[in-house]
Amino acid sequence: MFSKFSQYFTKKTFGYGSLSLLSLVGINHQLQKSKTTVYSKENDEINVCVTGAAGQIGYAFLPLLLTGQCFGDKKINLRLLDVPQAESILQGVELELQDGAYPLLKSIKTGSNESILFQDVDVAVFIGGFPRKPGMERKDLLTINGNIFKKQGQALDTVAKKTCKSLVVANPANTNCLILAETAKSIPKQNFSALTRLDHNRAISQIALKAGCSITDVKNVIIWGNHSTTQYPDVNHGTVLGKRIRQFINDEAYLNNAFIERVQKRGGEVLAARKNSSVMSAANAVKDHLHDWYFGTKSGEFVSMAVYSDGSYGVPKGLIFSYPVTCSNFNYKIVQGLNIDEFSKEKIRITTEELLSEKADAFSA
Ligand SMILES: NC(=O)C1=CN([C@@H]2O[C@H](COP(=O)(O)OP(=O)(O)OC[C@H]3O[C@@H](n4cnc5c(N)ncnc54)[C@H](O)[C@@H]3O)[C@@H](O)[C@H]2O)C=CC1
Ligand SMILES: O=C([O-])CC(=O)C(=O)O
Repeated sequence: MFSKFSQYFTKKTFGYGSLSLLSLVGINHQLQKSKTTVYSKENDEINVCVTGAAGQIGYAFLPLLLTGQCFGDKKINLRLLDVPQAESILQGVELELQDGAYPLLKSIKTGSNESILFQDVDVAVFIGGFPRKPGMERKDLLTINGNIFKKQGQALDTVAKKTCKSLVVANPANTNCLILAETAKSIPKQNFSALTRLDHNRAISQIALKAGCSITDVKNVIIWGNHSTTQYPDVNHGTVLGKRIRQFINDEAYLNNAFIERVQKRGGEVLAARKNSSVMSAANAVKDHLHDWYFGTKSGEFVSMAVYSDGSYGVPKGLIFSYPVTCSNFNYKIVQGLNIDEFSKEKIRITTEELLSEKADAFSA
């Protein structure tokens, strides 16, 4: 469907700050320099590309990014990618970013050519694609959005830094991420992730509501598998105020049924109510995902990220699968050694089957 969007518009590099001409020179210099610079946390700048930047989640996410909520006080060279038809909206977003006077915003580059916008990126956030509408499942977006990821994967492979970290948000997020990772072969698989943090946050919130405690009292829930209605929100390893969730809530019927279903179908609940899919909560989850990946998770705590499966917990290798992970220094580790009961094994099997089927569809063409 997006093949008709083949005519790219090119766009200026916008030097941001009081000396825009000097900034412009600085940006070009930075781009040249960055080709040979290996990214490290000590650099004081970071090149971040957001795709789908003219869309709803992009609009809600950019202020979080530019107020240091993902990468602290790093100055940001921001690249905003969208389709040519969105040029005027993207220009409007750029105007508002200028008006925001964000101290962390070093430069802005906008356009629809991924080969330009992905050049030397450190972080790419893939929001661009169609959102689902009432009556659709997320996997119905595979054909439309999957094609975008083949093309963007090729560009990422060619021009991004080999250290580039990618987060895929556009649905079906896991399989789009797999397409991206398999296409951008020169970038390590460890650098790719898809967003299940929204589901994770939903699970925490539902438990806090049920327990009558605050969000920060709830730790270590897990989302296993796909960002879809087959995902498995698992409370078996989590705590409320240091006590096992199952003990604290003491309602097996709720935890094994209504809780799971509520989290699995929460996207649909929001869609039915808003007539549009989740935006504010999605942008917040993107922020949380990037923040924890970059700065690290707290000691003894884990979060959920969909990452390249390595065989852990019997999941076949080569899927983008949501696992419990710990993070440090912009790296993650899948939490090992959790005891998985029969109920959970079956739930994990169901979501694995769905991801295998999506993978087969995505790579059958
Ligand atoms: N993983 C998750 O937890 C969630 C994922 N989503 C997904 O995020 C995606 C974006 O949602 P919204 O921002 O609400 O949609 P939106 O329609 O407001 O924005 C999407 C933007 O992507 C752009 N786009 C389309 N094709 C593109 C391409 N080839 N390159 C760059 N940009 C392109 C569109 O022009 C549009 O500006 C959807 O696929 C939605 O289903 C939404 C909520 C949660
Ligand atoms: O459900 C949708 O289409 C949007 C989404 O991914 C979510 O809210 O989790």
